[in-house]
Amino acid sequence: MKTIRYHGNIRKANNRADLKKLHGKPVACIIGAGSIGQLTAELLRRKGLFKTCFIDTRIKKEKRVTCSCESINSGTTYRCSKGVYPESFVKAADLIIITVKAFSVAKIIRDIAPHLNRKTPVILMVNGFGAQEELKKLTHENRLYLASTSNGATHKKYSVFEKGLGTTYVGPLKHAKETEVIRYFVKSLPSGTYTDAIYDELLRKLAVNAVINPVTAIRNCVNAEILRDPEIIKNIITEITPVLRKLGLNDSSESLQRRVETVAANTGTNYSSMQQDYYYGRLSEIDYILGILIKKAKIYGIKTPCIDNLYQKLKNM
Ligand SMILES: NC(=O)C1=CN([C@@H]2O[C@H](COP(=O)(O)OP(=O)(O)OC[C@H]3O[C@@H](n4cnc5c(N)ncnc54)[C@H](OP(=O)(O)O)[C@@H]3O)[C@@H](O)[C@H]2O)C=CC1
Ligand SMILES: CC(C)(CO)C(=O)C(=O)O
Repeated sequence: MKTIRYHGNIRKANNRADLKKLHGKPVACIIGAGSIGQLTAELLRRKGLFKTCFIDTRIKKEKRVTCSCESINSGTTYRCSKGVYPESFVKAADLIIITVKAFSVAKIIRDIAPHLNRKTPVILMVNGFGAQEELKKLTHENRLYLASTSNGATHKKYSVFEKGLGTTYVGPLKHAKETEVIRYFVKSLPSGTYTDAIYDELLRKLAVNAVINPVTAIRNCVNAEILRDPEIIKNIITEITPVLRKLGLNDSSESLQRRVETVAANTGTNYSSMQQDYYYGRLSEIDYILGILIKKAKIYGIKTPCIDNLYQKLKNM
């Protein structure tokens, strides 16, 4: 019998499996403790259905960190201590949620694959299009899910600032069913919704990100600022609607435009993830957002001068 510090508690147990039994709640491991990862951990804590921890595949030894989350509505800050574990810990997870940038997904999948319990559900919550293909490389296809969120957040180290709560859609990558643990997860998120048509939601979110992210990055502004320029919203949406139609989404450009405006208003004080990437000189998801739309448009022979121009501007920034 040894003493292990686990999710802030000192417990006596033979191993982590025993500890999980002692805990009673399913353990959700979040890979990517950035803005959305930390916000998701806090949202799960508020509902109380999961214990959460972070996984960092770049560390060799577990560590404890002090996390804080400033809530947008109450203005209060919640603080807690949380474990950050290396990749081998995924075998103890009841649910894995990947919240890294699209370009980090391939490496994460490679890192966790050898340690993964085939029964553990994995949810990929990233913006853009392309990274979803990587998830297919994990073998247990009937446990794979995609998520699309219009929550907004920023973070500094382990402090996260909630900047707006929207809807989070979760659905199967292919053949997965809505299991109990997935139901718990969906129930834990404000406006969480399970849908079998998750690809439609990803395409709608792609439209939102194709407007808000590049424009806020180029203008170095918060999301609400774009509402002062309805022309740019209209131009981008008009151009990408036929591309999205070819990809299987039949929404009108008016309804996509309304969606952009709603998300920009709901997350008005947020700096988009792409604005933050350019501001801090980090790699951005531009190729998974505008890049993929331009590539698909070329294949279908659709001209896209407006987004070509935004893409070039961002590449030169
Ligand atoms: N921020 C927002 O408001 C929203 C973001 N999104 C989307 O959510 C996804 C995540 O975005 P966001 O949270 O902003 O991104 P962040 O960059 O804030 O977070 C990503 C985190 O992943 C970490 N990471 C990188 N490699 C590894 C690894 N090997 N193991 C564990 N962690 C790793 C990064 O660490 P480090 O910093 O040390 O490299 C970082 O903390 C993106 O696709 C984004 O577009 C969706 C809706 C809103
Ligand atoms: C919802 C939104 C626009 C929030 O800022 C986002 O998805 C992002 O920043 O990447």
